[in-house]
Amino acid sequence: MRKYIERVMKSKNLTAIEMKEASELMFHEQTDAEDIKSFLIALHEKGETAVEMASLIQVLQADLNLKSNGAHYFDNCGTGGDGSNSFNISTTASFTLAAAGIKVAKNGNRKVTSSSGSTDLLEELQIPTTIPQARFEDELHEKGLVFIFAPAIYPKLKQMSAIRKSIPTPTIFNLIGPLSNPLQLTYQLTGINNPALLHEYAKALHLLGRERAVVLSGEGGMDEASLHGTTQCILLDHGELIPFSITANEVGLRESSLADITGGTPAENAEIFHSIMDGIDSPYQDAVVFNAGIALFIANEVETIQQGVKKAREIIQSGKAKEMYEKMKMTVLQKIIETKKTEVAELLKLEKPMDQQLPIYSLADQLSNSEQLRIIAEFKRASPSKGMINDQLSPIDTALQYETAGAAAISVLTDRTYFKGSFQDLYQVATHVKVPVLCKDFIIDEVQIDYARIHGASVILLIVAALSKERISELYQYAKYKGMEVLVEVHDERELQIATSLGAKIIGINNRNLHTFEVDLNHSKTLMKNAKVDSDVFFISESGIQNTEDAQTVSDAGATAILVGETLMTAENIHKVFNELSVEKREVTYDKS
Ligand SMILES: O=P(O)(O)OC[C@@H](O)[C@@H](O)c1c[nH]c2ccccc12
Ligand SMILES: [Mg+2]
Repeated sequence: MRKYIERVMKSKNLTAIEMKEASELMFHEQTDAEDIKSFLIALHEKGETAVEMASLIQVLQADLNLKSNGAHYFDNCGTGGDGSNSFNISTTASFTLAAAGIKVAKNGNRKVTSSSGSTDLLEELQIPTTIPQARFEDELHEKGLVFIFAPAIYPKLKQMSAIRKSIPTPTIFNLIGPLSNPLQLTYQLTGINNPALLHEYAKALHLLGRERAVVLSGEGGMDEASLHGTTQCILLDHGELIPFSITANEVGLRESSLADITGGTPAENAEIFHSIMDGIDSPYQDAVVFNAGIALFIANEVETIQQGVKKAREIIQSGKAKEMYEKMKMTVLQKIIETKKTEVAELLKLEKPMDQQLPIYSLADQLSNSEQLRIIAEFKRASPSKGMINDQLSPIDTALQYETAGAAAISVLTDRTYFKGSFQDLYQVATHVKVPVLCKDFIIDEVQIDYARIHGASVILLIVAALSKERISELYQYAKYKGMEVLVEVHDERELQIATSLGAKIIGINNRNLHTFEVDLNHSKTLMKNAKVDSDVFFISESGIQNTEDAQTVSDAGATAILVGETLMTAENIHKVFNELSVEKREVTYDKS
């Protein structure tokens, strides 16, 4: 490290090989923190070069295995740190770009100098920010837009934070954020807070393989094109660097001051975001269309920035940018899972309650050799799709009625936030009936399975749509090991495949899509009819079953049982509903005779 410090202090620029070695030393735990500090300060005083910035990035990305798959990705992340406290211009612009068909991989971070960073705003807007890296390209393919939380990609950078905090001036690490996109980009728009570095920055983008890019610095070092004064730019076009400057008036926009585009808290910026998406004319919208216009020009969607500005405005006014936002918003299932993660973290902190060894009853036994469609009756006070269903019923009384009516099992919703249930409900039911009780929850961790068992569950639910393939298999094995059975819930062909590859014997086909809440019995019917499963697999048709006709439909398609919640929770007479839904299994009796 010493030799590089000395070299840099003599104002010598480092070669790529030297900077790579220096970077590796910086990340090496045995390197003295004081040396790293001196190096970073000297590098900054000398002025960071393109080669130095790009080499540091290459070291950080050494294990990412970056390669182009032919798709053209775009990023419009800036350096931040410009002290302008503008609202989230580039984050808002990214929806407009994606709506234009550009594949936007937007890199971002939490607030550092502003009051709301890109990630803070996205959370407020209920857009997922924790998508795993392995999914980035699929997301871009499916939705056209993905948000990347940079610190999650580079654990090495965390080591640097203490050292960086001890240095009063910015360092190379304050510059490289926008260079650190973990995908191989074709296009990039990036704003930097230091106009003196425009040239080096554009060169760094070239070294990192960008085909076309604009690096700009707005009036006063703003990291976006500014509506007041002049914005300095460099266009990188296939290796060529073309400097130019631009003003709002030149692209057909009126001037506005910095005060007109100031942001605030994440909630305040979300309000600004919505007003832009709703097409309300304002300096906020101008700032977005200015920057989006430049981006459209970079990606060859238009021939001039003026045209880009016009097109960006149209995309917003037509509601297409807003549609893109709606598409990106978390589905109900994703939201529930996010809440579950915090609940599980809480559960893990608690001392586990005593295991009372409540008996286990087999659901598979219940389902064997029945001439009639069986019913798994559910205790469900509320749901995200229906709101409050019935909060007047006692879990014990209801469960006892379900049992005497002939339920094959009783399902108890234990999720509190969205379904108003609890483990206490589960325990009360399990200690009063002699049929299997299903813990109905969004299980993502072993600890929930422990709690389900302690509170008397014989069966747990695992939802394929909510889990990775690896995780579902681990949780499945864990429940088995605890002596419980598992109802594996699927919604489509792909999920069914995962369930069968687990060796699941009880498969729930949910008629309700947990992402959209749509209920479709026909969809399930086709899925069951075409399924290739072992003869000892039981299908349970779940959700939306209201009458004899529904029951007969799914029975004919191959269901052994139905899982019924709302219809029972709102029934005047539970026995009557049981009679209506316990239809004969026509096909099965037919085949056997
Ligand atoms: O009330 P319904 O439409 O009869 O649905 C019952 C049950 O299928 C539904 O509650 C359900 C099926 N899968 C789930 C997963 C989690 C929570 C709830 C569910
Ligand atoms: Mg920005």
